[in-house]
Amino acid sequence: MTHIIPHNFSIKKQERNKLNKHNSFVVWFTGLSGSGKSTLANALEIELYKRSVSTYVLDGDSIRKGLNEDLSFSSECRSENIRRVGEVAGLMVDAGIVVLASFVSPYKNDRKKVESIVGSSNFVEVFVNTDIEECKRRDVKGLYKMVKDGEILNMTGITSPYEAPENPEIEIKTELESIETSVQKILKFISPKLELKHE
Ligand SMILES: Nc1ncnc2c1ncn2[C@@H]1O[C@H](COP(=O)(O)OS(=O)(=O)O)[C@@H](OP(=O)(O)O)[C@H]1O
Ligand SMILES: Nc1ncnc2c1ncn2[C@@H]1O[C@H](COP(=O)(O)OP(=O)(O)O)[C@@H](O)[C@H]1O
Repeated sequence: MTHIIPHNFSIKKQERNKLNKHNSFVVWFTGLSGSGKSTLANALEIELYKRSVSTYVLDGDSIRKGLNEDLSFSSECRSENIRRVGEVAGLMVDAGIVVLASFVSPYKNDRKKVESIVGSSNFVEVFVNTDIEECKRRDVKGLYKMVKDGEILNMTGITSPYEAPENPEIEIKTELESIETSVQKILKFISPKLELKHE
């Protein structure tokens, strides 16, 4: 483990960004289950696709079905889940892709860790701020009913903590703004970041 010296490959992020004609970074959506993370990531990806931006969505449910199928919802496993996703996101940014990551990611320290893995300038935190009562009303996947029936323990926002971001780059209040308005707000913030600096 201690004697690992990575090879210095010639083609780096900068070259891949030039090829794609845009910068690459992570847009990290955090919020309660049902807050609107996946919906917004999907709508944002559609807009970026129209603008010929190379994107990929990393989403909690799909990652937990594959790469992280060994992890539960204990605080330790959630942290490990986010650490692994941070590493994958970092590789994808290096590969020239704009990563849209949609994870509950309830712990501040875990999100900070992702920021340090991918680099602060490559990390845009989007707090999808939806009240727990509204998430319960939406109950997109029937999980909140299952919590009520005692079938799910450790539910974020009810029996497991959610640490809200203090200084997110973007905050979305989904009860007050439409999906379209929110996407335009994110696009406005990230558009300058996408542009390559002329040499
Ligand atoms: N106990 C508990 N708490 C929160 N969420 C739960 C739980 N059990 C299952 N689910 C479902 O798993 C999705 C969240 O996975 P994440 O990988 O994003 O969670 S975490 O970041 O590791 O906390 C989450 O997806 P979203 O609804 O898209 O957020 C749920 O569908
Ligand atoms: N302004 C909004 N932004 C995002 N989602 C919204 C909004 N208003 C209502 N919704 C609805 O809330 C639900 C959010 O579900 P989802 O995107 O799966 O949340 P999450 O990924 O955070 O669990 C969807 O049914 C979506 O249509």
